[in-house]
Amino acid sequence: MTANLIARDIQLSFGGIKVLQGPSLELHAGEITGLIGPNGAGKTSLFNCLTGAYDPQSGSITFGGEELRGKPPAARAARGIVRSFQTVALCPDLTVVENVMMGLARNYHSGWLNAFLPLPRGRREQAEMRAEALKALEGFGLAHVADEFPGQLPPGNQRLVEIARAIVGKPKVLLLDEPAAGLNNSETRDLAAALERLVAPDLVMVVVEHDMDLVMSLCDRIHVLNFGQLVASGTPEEVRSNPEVIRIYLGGDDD
Ligand SMILES: Nc1ncnc2c1ncn2[C@@H]1O[C@H](COP(=O)(O)OP(=O)(O)OP(=O)(O)O)[C@@H](O)[C@H]1O
Repeated sequence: MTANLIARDIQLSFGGIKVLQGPSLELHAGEITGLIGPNGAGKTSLFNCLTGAYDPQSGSITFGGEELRGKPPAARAARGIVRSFQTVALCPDLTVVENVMMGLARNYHSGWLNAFLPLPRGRREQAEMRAEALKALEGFGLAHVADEFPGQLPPGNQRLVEIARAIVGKPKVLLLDEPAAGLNNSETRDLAAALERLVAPDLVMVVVEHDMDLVMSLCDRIHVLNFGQLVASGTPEEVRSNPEVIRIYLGGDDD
């Protein structure tokens, strides 16, 4: 069964600052959706509302028809809503593969921590989790650095490891915040290919990204935010030729 993630009339303020002023958007399963807009437009804040890190003052957020507002971040994560962050956030004292294994926490009965305990079930689960994590790393051409520590990898590879951790648990909603930041051209191509392979009828994938070439080539549909408001939605071609978008964003200084 496919489930869409739908945000309606989201109002979010901090003190007197209106960060989100009523955007409504449908994020469809089976597609890659781009969320673009100038710096400070509210893209990350909208992600934070979807994951539960921020609680908007009003509006609704439903996933598969279920209202998520009022549900804490852990409850949303348990429903398969997963995100990556603008800045890489890997555990420096765990190996690359162990970092990716953390993304499997919700999939294993005895949990990620138990997998590291010297119990028969823990050992069995650890082997299974390691195999799954290695497969996810393989998707980014990184299986050969599985037993290194994040600090030993170039920044671009660290970011790909973080994305491998986000996808390894087979999320239902994958929110990627500037996944190509810091990647070189070849890493960006690997990333795009890996994301395209992930497209599935039951996965909502949303990418916040400033790399317009990547957004335009990767996404099926794009939403444009400016000053917390939705100013355009459509296919890459529609958005690219939208005069308002050209005025506020593509023709601006942000890229
Ligand atoms: N916790 C917070 N407290 C106060 N202001 C905040 C908070 N979180 C976000 N903001 C403000 O909300 C506005 C939107 O920020 P946000 O990070 O969502 O924009 P963005 O579109 O993701 O920008 P960028 O492309 O630069 O990452 C900014 O003015 C920011 O300072």
